[in-house]
Amino acid sequence: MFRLFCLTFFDRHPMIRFKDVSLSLGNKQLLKNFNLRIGKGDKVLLAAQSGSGKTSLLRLILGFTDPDAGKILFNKKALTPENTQKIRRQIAYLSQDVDFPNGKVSEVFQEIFQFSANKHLPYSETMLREKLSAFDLPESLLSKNTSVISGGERQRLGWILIQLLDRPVLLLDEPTSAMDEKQKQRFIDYVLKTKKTVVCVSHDPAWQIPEMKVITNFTP
Ligand SMILES: Nc1ncnc2c1ncn2[C@@H]1O[C@H](COP(=O)(O)OP(=O)(O)OP(=O)(O)O)[C@@H](O)[C@H]1O
Repeated sequence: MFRLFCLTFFDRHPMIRFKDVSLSLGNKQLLKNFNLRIGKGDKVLLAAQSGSGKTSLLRLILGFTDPDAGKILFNKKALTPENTQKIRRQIAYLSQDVDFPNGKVSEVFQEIFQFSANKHLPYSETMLREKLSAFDLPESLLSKNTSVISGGERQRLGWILIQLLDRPVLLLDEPTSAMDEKQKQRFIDYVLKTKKTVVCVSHDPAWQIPEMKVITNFTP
């Protein structure tokens, strides 16, 4: 009975919450008194039209952009300059162009797992090799520079990275745009199976499935 009460009580608090958020960029009002509650484990699809502010909404969650009005709360705490760093450590962000730092793939991955935020995670080149094979990527990719790999390879490498980082929240910006149908379906299946909280931006109808809470408009 007590447990039931706790679950019901805590379920009322979303993991990520937009509370009356307004945002303008340039001369364009993107969000106006926008409210959204994203619960732990929810799968949200941002499918509003191009230029409506989907990427900007992800950037608000990461604290890269500040709202003009309103608040963004993460586990009930409003985002502030003091806590954004800590909050970002709970988020894996796959940006639209999956911009890896410049360098050899093997070295870039090595470096990422030496950051203080990631040092505690198990990582080895053997693990990376196993992932490459599971994702139909050749081992020769390890010695290539990140600046010369193809868009599809880049997206799959990004997908490998977010799996290895194992963070509770995934923010995905057009994560499957350069994948073939088989890879795309595998990615969607992974998102549906994971217990993580996922906010995904995509125009692709393949993402418009009942398990996703679809948002097509940010202004009232
Ligand atoms: N720093 C900025 N300064 C001025 N305008 C900006 C800035 N960043 C984004 N914008 C504009 O804000 C609007 C929303 O951009 P955003 O990238 O969030 O849209 P989007 O919905 O993700 O678009 P798309 O689906 O085409 O990727 C666009 O018109 C964009 O040009």
